[in-house]
Amino acid sequence: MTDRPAAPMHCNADLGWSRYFADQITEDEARIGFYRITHLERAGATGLNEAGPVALHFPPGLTTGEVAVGDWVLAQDTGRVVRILTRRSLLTRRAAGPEVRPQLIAANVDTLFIVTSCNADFNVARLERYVALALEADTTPVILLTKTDLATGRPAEDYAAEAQAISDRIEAVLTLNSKDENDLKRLRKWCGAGQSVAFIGSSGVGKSTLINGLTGIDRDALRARSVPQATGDIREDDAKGRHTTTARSLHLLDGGGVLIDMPGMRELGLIDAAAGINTVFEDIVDLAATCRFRDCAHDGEPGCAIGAAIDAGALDAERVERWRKLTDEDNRNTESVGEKRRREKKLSRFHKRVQSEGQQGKQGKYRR
Ligand SMILES: Nc1nc2c(ncn2[C@@H]2O[C@H](COP(=O)(O)OP(=O)(O)OP(=O)(O)O)[C@@H](O)[C@H]2O)c(=O)[nH]1
Ligand SMILES: [Zn+2]
Repeated sequence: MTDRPAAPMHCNADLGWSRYFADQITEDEARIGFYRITHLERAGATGLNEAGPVALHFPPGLTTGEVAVGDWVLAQDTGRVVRILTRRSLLTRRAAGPEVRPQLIAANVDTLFIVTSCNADFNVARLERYVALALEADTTPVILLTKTDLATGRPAEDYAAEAQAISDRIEAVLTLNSKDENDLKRLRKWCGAGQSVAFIGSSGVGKSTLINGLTGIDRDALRARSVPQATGDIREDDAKGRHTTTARSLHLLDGGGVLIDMPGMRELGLIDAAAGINTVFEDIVDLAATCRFRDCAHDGEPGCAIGAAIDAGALDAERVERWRKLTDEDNRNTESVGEKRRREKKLSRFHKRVQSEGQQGKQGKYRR
């Protein structure tokens, strides 16, 4: 384990500040501070910008649950948060536990590294779930298949081909040994200045090893280090009643990007993720639209295009079953999602559209 010194202080652009956010603030607002959330605490948060970390607190009406690590917020000199800037991306899951509610995982992540290994952990259904989550969140999925050095039975390339076949929206599938420095270098492409990355995957697949390798320090030490924060990590029970420290946190990478550490993501229930699921299963969704009955349950009805495709050997029945399961789960959970979140999603799409339309020539009012 190398013990490199802490990464040097970064500028706002290194931290992920971009025109997308600059365009959202008025000239008056530009006089107050804006910060990227690095840690959440019970009643506040730690924010960071090029001047360093500050303790932030939320105004009445804004709770910790509505803010995510990775968010950009405007805040007064007193540390009182004024508002959260519209997110470029937002990872959300169904919160662990019996109550159905969405839980924000991380905001403004550019690349989500989905980690699994070339062994029994490899599971297409789980990968489809993660990819749907990534696409729903507007992050770019990159799949990392670890433990190539331990792969027995099947060559690593087989796993990679199966993973890539899940969706052409997966930017890359890499096979690697998480302990090999040369393999780690292949991740740097997504970890440059201004880029935000996060890792997700089951326990034991190598996330800590990868994160340690990228940052050069121990993951536990990483949590303790980062930037000074108030005490009071958020603890919660997972499905099996275990207490887990699930504090998510943002860290600076040597190359100028940031890593959002999201420990304890054992359960990943989808909620309000129809767009992500439909993208992963695009071909099935298109086919379903051509069934004779609009409300076809694809369960032996006459004129069912999905049944016909399965019979013709053009569609994998197991994949259809996985699509159905994910969709059912999402539908069940989504009923509880409030109107507020829907509005936020719409607003974020609007900002993105305005920005891409204004790309030719027009400069933002305020830039740093
Ligand atoms: N041989 C080999 N061992 C690996 C590889 N990746 C991870 N390991 C080992 O697998 C074990 C688990 O790796 P971790 O990095 O702790 O896995 P994790 O995903 O962080 O697990 P959690 O912290 O439980 O979420 C460790 O003993 C690692 O050294 C790999 O590519 N090859
Ligand atoms: Zn049908």
